[in-house]
Amino acid sequence: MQYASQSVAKPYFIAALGLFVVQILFGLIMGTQYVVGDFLFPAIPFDTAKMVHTNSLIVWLLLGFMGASYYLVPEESETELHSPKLAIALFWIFLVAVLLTVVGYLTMTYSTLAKITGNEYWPTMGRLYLEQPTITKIGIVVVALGFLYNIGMTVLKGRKTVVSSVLLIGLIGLAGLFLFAFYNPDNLALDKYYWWWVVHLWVEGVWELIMASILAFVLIKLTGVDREVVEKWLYVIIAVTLITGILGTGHHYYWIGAPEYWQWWGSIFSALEPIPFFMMVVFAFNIVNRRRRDHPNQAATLWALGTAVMAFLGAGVWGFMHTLAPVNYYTHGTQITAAHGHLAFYGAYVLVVLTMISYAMPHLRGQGSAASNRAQVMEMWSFWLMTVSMFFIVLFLTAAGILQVWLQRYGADPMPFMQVQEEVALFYWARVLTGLVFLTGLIVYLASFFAKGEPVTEKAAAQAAG
Ligand code: HEM
Ligand code: HEM
Ligand SMILES: [Fe+2]
Repeated sequence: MQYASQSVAKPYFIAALGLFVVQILFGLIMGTQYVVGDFLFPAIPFDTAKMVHTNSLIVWLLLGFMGASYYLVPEESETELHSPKLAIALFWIFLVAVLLTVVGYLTMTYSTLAKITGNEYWPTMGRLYLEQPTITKIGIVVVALGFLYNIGMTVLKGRKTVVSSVLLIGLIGLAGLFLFAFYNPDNLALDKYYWWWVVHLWVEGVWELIMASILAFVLIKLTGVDREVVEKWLYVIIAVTLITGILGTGHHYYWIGAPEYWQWWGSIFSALEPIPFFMMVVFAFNIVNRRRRDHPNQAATLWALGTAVMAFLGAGVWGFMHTLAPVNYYTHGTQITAAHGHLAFYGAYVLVVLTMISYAMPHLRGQGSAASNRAQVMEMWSFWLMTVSMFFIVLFLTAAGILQVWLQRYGADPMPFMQVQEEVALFYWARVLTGLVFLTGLIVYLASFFAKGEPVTEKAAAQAAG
């Protein structure tokens, strides 16, 4: 570790991984409820499980982004973090708020939670991904402001790089767009219209900047390729991201009561959104091929390349599949949506956070540049177990989705929703079983941190590469 204050990243990463486990357990509970309707009823109803699954996903990714920033920014800025104490204090505030919220979700009905947290005075609850009580949301804003202040001051006092600037723009966008979570108009069309400013403009806008800058940072470190090369890529990637992603929001405006022209604007611009994801694939492989050194952390290289490829598949290919208005007319809100949501979130954001953790953890744990050979082999196993099982989960959901559209929405004699669900139950069974493989991969990942053995050194890596 080059700067002592980078160590604040460690609790963020550990908490992120803890919530990742929670997320997957609740995914498995829901997956089981899909096929055994009263599984764990009434203790954990489906809607509660879904809330815990999606909210813990978002929160652990945010913890991951914050940890990544605290690790990356001092090194890029060539200076200690402005205030390590603030970073640690915000960590605990955030963690306690999150845990209290999850306990609230699990121990009372949602309406009770809304009541005791005063939702009636400032109603913001009840919308997918934004279910948090209003006071939790306020807490998130406070933590975000303190975080941005800390990171911003560090960037300002140190060396300015393109990587840290892109990251900072992404983080400011993330915090700024979250403010739309506080705007909850009674008119359902307006509500949905602005809801997407958080949900879509996050994952297909500002989060992509965060992803690109983290990838750029890790790739520079792993390969020793000149910064100038990486920066040129970054400029083009973020420009194309914003040009396509902002108007691409229109692909959510087709059927919510927004003006009809969105069917054109949404289709055209969102159809171009795969381009920046494709560029990230070319970028990542290009940089790795030009490498000037063989870094001892081979596992981190695998995670980085995997991120680019899986993000392109999940967001680019599976996104494109249903983004044109005439297609979306049939597929809207089916299992095809869920298939895409899983592969895109996993490929882009789960993997980019794991890339950063894989790169940073050996430094944070005092092992030098890399963990032991054995630990890295376990990490690579976990990469393949999780990635292949997620891909299969997505294939099953896609198959279920295609059948669903066919039976329920196409043709002269459409079947009722629940009857169709029974027709596709086999795929839901397959999802649960494959989900267990995913969980196994996650356990292997966590176990890799406890693997014994001598860390791989720079010298050993260079010798092994010849
Ligand atoms: C890192 C891995 C995962 C990610 C990123 C993820 C992400 C998501 C997201 C974003 C949603 C909301 C989708 C929507 O409303 O369209 C969701 C819902 C869901 N997830 Fe996951 N998930 C993961 C793993 C799993 C696993 C392993 C399972 C079970 C085997 C699972 C089962 C479910 C179920 C059943 C739903 C609810 C779908 C519905 O409402 O019909 N997820 N997940
Ligand atoms: C990493 C980036 C992305 C992530 C994490 C992501 C995630 C998601 C999620 C979770 C949903 C479900 C939202 C809901 O209704 O609850 C969704 C919907 C959608 N996404 Fe993405 N997405 C990404 C990129 C893209 C891209 C690049 C495209 C187009 C090329 C796209 C096209 C769509 C469309 C058309 C829908 C609406 C589906 C419907 O009508 O039901 N997404 N996305
Ligand atoms: Fe979108």
